[in-house]
Amino acid sequence: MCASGPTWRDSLSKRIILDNGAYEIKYSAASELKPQKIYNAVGKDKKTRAVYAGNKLFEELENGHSNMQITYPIIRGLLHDSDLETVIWKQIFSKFKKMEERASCLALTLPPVLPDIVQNRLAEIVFEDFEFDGLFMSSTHSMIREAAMIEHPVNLGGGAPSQQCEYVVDSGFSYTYGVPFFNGRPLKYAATRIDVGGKLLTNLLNEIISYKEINLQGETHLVNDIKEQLCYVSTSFNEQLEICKQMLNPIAKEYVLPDYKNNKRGQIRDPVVFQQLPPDQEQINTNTNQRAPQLQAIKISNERFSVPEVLFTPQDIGINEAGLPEMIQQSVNKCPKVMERQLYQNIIVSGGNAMFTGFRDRLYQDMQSLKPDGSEVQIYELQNPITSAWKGLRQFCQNKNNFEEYVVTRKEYQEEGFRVLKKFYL
Ligand SMILES: Nc1ncnc2c1ncn2[C@@H]1O[C@H](COP(=O)(O)OP(=O)(O)OP(=O)(O)O)[C@@H](O)[C@H]1O
Repeated sequence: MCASGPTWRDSLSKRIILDNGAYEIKYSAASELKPQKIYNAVGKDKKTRAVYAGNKLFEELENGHSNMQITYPIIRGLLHDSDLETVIWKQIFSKFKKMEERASCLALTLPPVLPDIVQNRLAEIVFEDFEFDGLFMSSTHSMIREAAMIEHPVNLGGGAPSQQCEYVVDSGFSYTYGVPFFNGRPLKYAATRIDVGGKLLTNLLNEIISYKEINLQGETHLVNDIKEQLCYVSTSFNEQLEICKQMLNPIAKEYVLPDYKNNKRGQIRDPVVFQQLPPDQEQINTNTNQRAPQLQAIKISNERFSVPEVLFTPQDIGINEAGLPEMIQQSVNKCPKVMERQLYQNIIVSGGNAMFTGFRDRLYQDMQSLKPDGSEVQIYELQNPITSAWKGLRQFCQNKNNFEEYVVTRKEYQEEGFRVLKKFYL
């Protein structure tokens, strides 16, 4: 059966872009200017057993629905539960009113190194469950690189990255993955990853808060917000630790928990010294003598920088892996020596963890002692590290002259089977 009307070959609105992040899927049609986001998770209420998927789950969590068992279809970067992923993709595709899968093409990001079985399963879902007419697959890193090429990124030394050798770091939810590129091709044999990502950092912060302050197990959503609002990467770790020992510690902040009536989000404030008044349970600010409503607050001090520090020194919490700077060094060392200088000069960083204030500066600082003598380090940041892979994918789908050549059609898949997926050079 053939679709009538325009197809993905002539209409950008029929090229559907999906940056399939383990935390959030960023998606749109190639004709759209901004991506939409959907939480890539399913939650089950531990008491009622009610199930919430994608953004419905996100809404529930935002409204203070706790006690949920949350399951992610992607674990450690690999598709773990394809049925759950299908549930979430259904929500996405239902938003494109006139999409008609049989006339549309899906452009999808994947991790740079992936077992065939996972790639095959994804193609099966795309062609057999959803009946798309075309499929394009690429690694997140290739698309981040694509975005960096169009963006004129802000960088330490000025200029734009070379078009010949680049080193792309994606530090997202599940992991931190680095891939060197030569002439636009990823050198997979030199790709290196460490299993430290946003999920691990949030869980670590949760453990610390639950031990020191108040039990927030089962409130991961809240702890994630604390991390995103308050944590940063330090360029002087030991000095900052010393500052935290002072009586008047300028690093300490308080996160006032939301009451879900007046505030759906936690509020940040400087710590204030309160004096408890037992009878009416109100508090007096000793500085201003004013009454303040009693809201539960969590004090966060050195955790603000010691938690993201794990990206740089995972050994601190017993993870026997290199930190991000050494990961880059090890990976570059696997490449031909002639590429070395250019790779250090063209490090592109992306992914949610690159949103931490200080992330790029710290990486720049640590790379100084690892770079070969006489070479330079330049770190390029993307305008929006979270949506950069989506942006690169959109660029590719919109502007690649011969986009059709990069696509596997449903007909090809039916005739040749999984073998045809070898066409995708991730
Ligand atoms: N402002 C911020 N500061 C620090 N971390 C942030 C910020 N915003 C988002 N994050 C974190 O980034 C992570 C998500 O990043 P990203 O969207 O790159 O991952 P993903 O693409 O969904 O997952 P993956 O790369 O593992 O497939 C989450 O852990 C989130 O908490």
